[in-house]
Amino acid sequence: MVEEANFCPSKEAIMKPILQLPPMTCQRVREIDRMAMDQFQMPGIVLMENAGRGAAECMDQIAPEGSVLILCGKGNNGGDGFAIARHLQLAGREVTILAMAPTDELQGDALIQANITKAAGIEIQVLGEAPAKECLPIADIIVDGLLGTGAKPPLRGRYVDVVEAANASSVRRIALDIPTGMSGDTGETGEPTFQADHTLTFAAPKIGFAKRDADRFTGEVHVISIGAPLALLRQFSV
Ligand SMILES: NC(=O)C1=CN([C@@H]2O[C@H](COP(=O)(O)OP(=O)(O)OC[C@H]3O[C@@H](n4cnc5c(N)ncnc54)[C@H](O)[C@@H]3O)[C@@H](O)[C@H]2O)[C@@H](O)CC1
Ligand SMILES: [K+]
Repeated sequence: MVEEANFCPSKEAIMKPILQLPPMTCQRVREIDRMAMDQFQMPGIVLMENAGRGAAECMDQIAPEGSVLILCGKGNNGGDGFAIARHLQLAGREVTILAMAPTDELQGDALIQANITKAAGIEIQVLGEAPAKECLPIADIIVDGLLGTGAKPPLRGRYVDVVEAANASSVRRIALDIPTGMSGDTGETGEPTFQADHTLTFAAPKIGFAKRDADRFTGEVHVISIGAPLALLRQFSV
C-alpha cells in the first residue's frame, strides 16, 4: 500500500531527496517532468538518466544477485529500461534486453538511450513473430519497462502476450514506474497486468497504488528520484 512506499532503502550509496512527494496522478507527475525541462532547463534525457541510474542502484539493493531480463516498450518507460541495463552492466550484472520495437521505430529520449546502450555493447533483441512465451529469454529477474504514465489500459497488441509470458515465469519481477496493465490513477488492473514483487516508481507514488488490492500487482513500492531540483519539489509537495 502507498503508506508503505518509501525511498529505496539503501546502504550508504544512494542519495535521497530530503523532501518526499505525496501520491499523485500520472498527469501531475508528468507536470514535474515538464517543469523540470521548461523552467529548470533540465533536458529530458538527464531526468531519464537519473531515473535509470537510481532504479539500477535500488535494484542492486533489493535484488543483488542473478541475471536480469529487461523488457522495453516503445516509449520512455522503455527508455528507462535501456538506461538501467547500462548501469547494471557497469555493476557487473548479466543483462539481456528484449524490445517491443526495433530501435529505428523509437523516438526522443528512448531512442538516445537505446543508441547509447548499443554503443555500450549491450545487444537489444527485438520481439519477433513467435509467441512471447516461446521466446522470452531466460533470466532470474524480469524488469517491466513496457509502459508507464503514457499508457491507457487495457493493454493492446503484443503487450498482452509479453505480460502474460512474464507473469507465467516463476522469477522475481520488478516494474518500472507502474506495473504494465495497471492505471496509475485508479489502481484498476486489466487482464493481464504485470505482477510485480517490487515497483520502482519515479518522482512520486501514483495515487492508484493506494487503492484496494493494487499492492497485489505493485508489490513493495520504492520511490526513485529523477533529480528534480528542491525548488521544484517544494511546488509539488502540498
Ligand atoms: N523525461 C521524461 O519524460 C521522463 C519519463 N520517464 C518515463 O517515461 C514514462 C512515460 O513515457 P511515455 O510518455 O513515452 O509513455 P509510455 O512509455 O508509458 O508509453 C507510451 C507508449 O505506449 C503506447 N500505449 C499507450 N497505451 C497503450 C495500451 N493500452 N496498450 C499498448 N500500448 C499502449 C503508446 O502507443 C506509446 O508507444 C514514465 O512512466 C517514466 O517511466 C522517466 O524516465 C522520467 C523522465
Ligand atoms: K512499467
